[in-house]
Amino acid sequence: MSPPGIKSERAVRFDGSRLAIEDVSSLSRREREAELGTTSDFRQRITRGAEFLDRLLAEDGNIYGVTTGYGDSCTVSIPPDLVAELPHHLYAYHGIGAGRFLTPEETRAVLATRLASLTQGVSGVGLGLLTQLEQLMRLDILPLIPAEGSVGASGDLTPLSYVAAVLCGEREVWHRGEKRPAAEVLAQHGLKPLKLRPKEGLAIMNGTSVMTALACLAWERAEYVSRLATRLTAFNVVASAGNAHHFDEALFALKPHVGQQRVAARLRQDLASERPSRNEQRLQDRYSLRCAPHVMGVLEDALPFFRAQIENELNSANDNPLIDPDSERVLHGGHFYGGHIAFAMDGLKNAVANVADLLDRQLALLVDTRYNHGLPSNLSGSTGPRAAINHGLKAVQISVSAWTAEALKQTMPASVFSRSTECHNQDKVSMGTIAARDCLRVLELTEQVVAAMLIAARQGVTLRRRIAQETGLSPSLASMQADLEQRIPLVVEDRALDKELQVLLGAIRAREWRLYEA
Ligand SMILES: N[C@@H](Cc1ccc(O)cc1)C(=O)O
Repeated sequence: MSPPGIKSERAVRFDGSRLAIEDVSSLSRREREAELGTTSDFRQRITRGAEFLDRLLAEDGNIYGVTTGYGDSCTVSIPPDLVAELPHHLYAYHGIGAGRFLTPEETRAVLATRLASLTQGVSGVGLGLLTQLEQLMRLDILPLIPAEGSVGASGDLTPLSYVAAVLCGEREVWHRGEKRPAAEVLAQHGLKPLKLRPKEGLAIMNGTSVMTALACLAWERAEYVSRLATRLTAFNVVASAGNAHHFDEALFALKPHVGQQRVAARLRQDLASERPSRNEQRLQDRYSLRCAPHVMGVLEDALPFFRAQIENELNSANDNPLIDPDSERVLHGGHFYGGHIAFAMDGLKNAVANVADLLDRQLALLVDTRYNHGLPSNLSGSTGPRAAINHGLKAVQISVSAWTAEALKQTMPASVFSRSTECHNQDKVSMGTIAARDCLRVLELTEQVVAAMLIAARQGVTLRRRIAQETGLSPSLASMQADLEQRIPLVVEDRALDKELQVLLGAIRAREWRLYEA
């Protein structure tokens, strides 16, 4: 069954109909293709907006960002003969991004997210601009977008200036694995550089599309981390001879958090075997096992809430001013303010980092003979005289501690660091793009923890079976253990595990294990 939101057709249609996170993420992986709405209703609506704007201009209307300077400079009137040049100035002076470049996946998600906003049909842009954006996506011409320099209200002005510039044949792109001048690549495909119409610079840049695109990708990764962490917890209960009864259905019926109940149900499914594990010496496990549903349940319960916020932003008109082609009104406001995404990303990174910490605590118990109920120190697979020189997963645990600490350190909320900027026009801002970047970094570190835990789980279960042959595995754990045994040779003699870790990370990102799907 496809996750909710996944449509079966290959094209993702941009015509103002509602999009899901999965539409953006599948476009980011080039599994599907972007298609601009083709109906005459849609096209006429777009054209009406642009024509209304033209008429207003001809009638000497005073429109922010069209006949005025930008932001706090809105008190500056633009002489009519310079109005046409104004949009090009907007992306020119915002060419001050820095830091890493967004990855190709992230960049595709940004293009999709911006197109989703502009095709709401209230930005006053022409069909030419929408078509050029669609072409960038179809031909995979990816603006090089520096990740840093957005305060996340006034939208993602600076990073989106790189999209605007490329549409106009300026700055640089990634195309077929090469970094090249945008002008050259547009020419190669017979695309003419855009000449922006009045307001089109603002329409491209004055919105939340970078943070929202990153949020879509982060949400999907977090959702998979949640499933994997649940599976790993089940493995760790078995490996450490823990108690399956902590996840009892009647017990969880008494605490009605739906996501938490879902985690407990998944653990019950994974731990259901003819010989459910029960530690006779220790009736209650330590919290990292016993309270695992209470930690992962926070993430599970938060995910649907965050999905709603992210998808509302994705399906919003988030620039300013908005041009309503039906009522023929110009609406001046602040929809470029990314407060919801900022909050979602600050919250998501917190919930995900807590899962990394949970797994780190589980590993700390597994490698330590004082807590692991009979397993060898550091989960070493080596026996006999050679056991003395082998160190098992000692360094794996140290790395997991480092990655967890770094993930936890990233959880400082970004949204509370608003600062007044741009001559106090932007005196309260969201910092949503910083929150989204933090969240992706937390996910990267947490996925490393998860990859290491896959090694530990495979090792721990094998070693438990050495000492307790009767250890029963449920069908789901048995088949995943068999899969992991294929991927990860048992660690007996010390060896470098970094390459294996990278392969596992690739498998995590490709969602190679189907977990708890109906
Ligand atoms: N987001 C601002 C516009 C703006 C654009 C560019 C800037 O450099 C500054 C502000 C507004 O709509 O009010």
